[in-house]
Amino acid sequence: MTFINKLNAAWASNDSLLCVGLDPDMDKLPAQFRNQPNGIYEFCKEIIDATADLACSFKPQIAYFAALSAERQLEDICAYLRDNYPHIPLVLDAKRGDIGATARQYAREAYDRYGADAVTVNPYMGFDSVEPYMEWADRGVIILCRTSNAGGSDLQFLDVGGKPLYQHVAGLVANKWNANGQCALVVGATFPEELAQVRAIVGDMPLLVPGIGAQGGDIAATVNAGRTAAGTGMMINSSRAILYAAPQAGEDFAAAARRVAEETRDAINQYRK
Ligand SMILES: O=C(O)c1cc(=O)[nH]c(=O)n1[C@@H]1O[C@H](COP(=O)(O)O)[C@@H](O)[C@H]1O
Repeated sequence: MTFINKLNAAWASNDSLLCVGLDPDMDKLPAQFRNQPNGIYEFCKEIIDATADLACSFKPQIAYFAALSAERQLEDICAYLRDNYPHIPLVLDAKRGDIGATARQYAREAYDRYGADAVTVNPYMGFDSVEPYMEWADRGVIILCRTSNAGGSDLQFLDVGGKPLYQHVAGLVANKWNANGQCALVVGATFPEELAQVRAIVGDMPLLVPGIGAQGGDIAATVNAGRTAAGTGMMINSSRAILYAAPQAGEDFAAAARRVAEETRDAINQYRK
């Protein structure tokens, strides 16, 4: 099954556009996992089990693992997801951006080593930095377009022939690079007007939309701007707000994560139709 088909199925089966981001920051983990040999894996496993029926995708961010030489735990988390929740797309957030033969190694890492269904890629070096990923025709290539951070405007808003660069990227991907139908774009929830512009350019192409939760993006504005006619089309990511949700009386961290994930999924669903 292709990434896009799997994503379509997960949107429907879990009635969810919520992507649960796995950004395990050692300083923020509950005490029982901190500085334990397999602590990152155990923490993520509990988060996954607590939220899997609420999510349309999981998105581990590779830097949180690589910085601590914890790639082995990332491998194990990816294997756990594939074995136990094979119907939920696994997006590796790596934002790779190299070219040609080197990009091919990054593609091997994402798709073969970690078994990801899709990977985030930076298009700054052009098509030959994206093309190598397309050799894996059943996987997704999620290209940065209008990122959620304020500094994204430094380049993405530059005027290129009468339109901002992010719109040029959206058109390029939709009209030229996406010949095999395996591309998606990253557009931040912090910029709903730009999200609407991108949706108008790319038709039903899936969008990875980070920026709700800890970054403060407005859910109603995000869904209204980015949904397709079918009421889908987005993986709306939240990481810290779910991973480090403050437990209420009687809850542990996983129950708190589930509560916030469910509230977020339901808040998103309110605006889908
Ligand atoms: O590609 C991404 O996932 C991404 C793109 C973007 O424009 N903004 C953005 O925040 N992200 C990632 O999405 C996650 C957001 O985390 P929270 O702000 O904790 O919800 C982090 O892993 C970021 O690296």
